[in-house]
Amino acid sequence: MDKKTVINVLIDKAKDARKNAYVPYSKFKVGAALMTDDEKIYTGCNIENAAYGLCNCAERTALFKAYSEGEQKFKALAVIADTERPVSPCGACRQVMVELCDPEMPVYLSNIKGDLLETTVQELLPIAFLARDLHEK
Ligand SMILES: O=c1ccn([C@H]2C[C@H](O)[C@@H](CO)O2)c(=O)[nH]1
Ligand SMILES: [Zn+2]
Repeated sequence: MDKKTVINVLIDKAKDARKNAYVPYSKFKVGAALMTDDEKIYTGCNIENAAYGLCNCAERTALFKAYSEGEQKFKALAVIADTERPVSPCGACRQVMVELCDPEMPVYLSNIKGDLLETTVQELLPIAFLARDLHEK
């Protein structure tokens, strides 16, 4: 699949997944779609909770779904919401991306009106705290 197709397919899937968002508190629906190296797609939406701190973002839902199914190699992630600028992932999701994805993996940020911002995991979280920092002196 060429890059343009990957982007279009992922944004379409993210848009579909966004419909499943459970957002009684923020009313802010987000969808995500993650493609594995062998081009399988895992989607996610945000799922909130009356205990607000338990809210899970769309990006982490997709990443955790995929990883829990045994996937470890990811090609790209797309995220969509009804925002003025392309939706920007929160810090928690950026840290999870750094842990589970290649630093160079493309992340496509979009919105319902069709804007697209192409970035990467390392651009989203430079100078990240990494597993190796736990051990290196
Ligand atoms: O990139 C983002 C930004 C926010 N949210 C969710 C978290 C919460 O449910 C709601 C408002 O912050 O949107 C996501 O899922 N992804
Ligand atoms: Zn998040």
